[in-house]
Amino acid sequence: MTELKNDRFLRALLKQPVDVTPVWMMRQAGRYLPEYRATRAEAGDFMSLCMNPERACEVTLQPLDRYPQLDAAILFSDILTIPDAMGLGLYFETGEGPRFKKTVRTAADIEALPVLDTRKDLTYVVDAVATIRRELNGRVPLIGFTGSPWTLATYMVEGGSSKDYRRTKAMLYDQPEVLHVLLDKLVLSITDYLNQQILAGAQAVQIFDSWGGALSHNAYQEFSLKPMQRIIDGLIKEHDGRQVPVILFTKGGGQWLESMADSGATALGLDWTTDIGSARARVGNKVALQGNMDPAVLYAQPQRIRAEVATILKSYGPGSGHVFNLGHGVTPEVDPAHAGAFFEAVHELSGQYHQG
Ligand SMILES: Cc1c2[nH]c(c1CCC(=O)O)Cc1[nH]c(c(CCC(=O)O)c1C)Cc1[nH]c(c(CCC(=O)O)c1C)Cc1[nH]c(c(C)c1CCC(=O)O)C2
Repeated sequence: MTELKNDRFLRALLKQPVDVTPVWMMRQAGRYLPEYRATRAEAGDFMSLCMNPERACEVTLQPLDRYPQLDAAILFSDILTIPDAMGLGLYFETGEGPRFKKTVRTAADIEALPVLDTRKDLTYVVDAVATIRRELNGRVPLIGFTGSPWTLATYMVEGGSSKDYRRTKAMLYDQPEVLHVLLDKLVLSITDYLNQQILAGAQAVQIFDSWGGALSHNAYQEFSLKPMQRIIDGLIKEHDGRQVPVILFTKGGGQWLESMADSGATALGLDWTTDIGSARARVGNKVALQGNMDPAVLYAQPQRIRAEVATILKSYGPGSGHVFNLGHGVTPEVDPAHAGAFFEAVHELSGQYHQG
């Protein structure tokens, strides 16, 4: 295996000393970059990019080539590859987000769903991970990812994006045992999916629980956190002589950090509504933290971006255990120069918190 030249990101996740705070950005390969839009135009559409390992590798590396400060790469793919491989027929309607040709709304629909065998059913993802890892050649670590069972279930039941998760929540309250059958199939499929990404070369994994924050306190524990905990329990802990850290990101999960910290995750992703210093005090030594600048700060001028970075670094305070990121994905309208100012500010302003 090629030696890792920059391991700041992995070290921070394990709370080992670092020289500066590592930084990466959710959706760092995406529509705000002109080079991404050019490759996507050549490929035809988004899913063709994901399904072609060479193209997926090309766009994964684009932000790293533009921004030398980036301390991690993330697999270019989507969380909806799993429901697509289960036979739901994913497509993207311009301006409307993801849609499925089929939905799962009854016990019979859910019974008919397969548990996935990643190497067979999602070969293109495994191939993309292996290709990216080879082309990275040890520059920075590669992050693999999945959607959480609850988040994927909302797309499968609603048939696409939703404002209120009406049908999924009706199922949760009226037929919890039926929703649990769906979540169980997702837990098994996702555990294999992440393990195959790890075996193919992913050096850390992130679980995107994008819509966990829409649940009630009790429902979050039972229908989102528990299934994620089962996934974490089933993951390969160490590969190629290194621990494989797991980042758990529940958007809107700020009030549940204590129970999330008991899930077995290595780190928690925070959205921007939580003060990172208070979060650190609440989770103590159990987990590292990732986040958590409001993505909208990137609409402001570079000086203002720098000031927000400084505030978050100060709130986290001295010592390792912080991976800088946005609190959610970067938006397509952001000026690439502003993203650059963000990454620079993290490295330039964080050295003072890592002395001795
Ligand atoms: C809900 C969700 C999805 N996908 C994802 C989530 C969780 C988001 C979170 O909590 O941060 C996760 C995702 N989507 C993408 C990644 C790649 C990794 C990364 O760079 O972070 C990841 C981790 C690429 C993508 N996934 C998508 C794009 C844009 C594709 C394009 O139009 O080129 C990218 C770069 C498409 C996508 N895929 C999805 C949506 C809602 C969209 C946007 C549709 C639209 O705005 O038209 C489903």
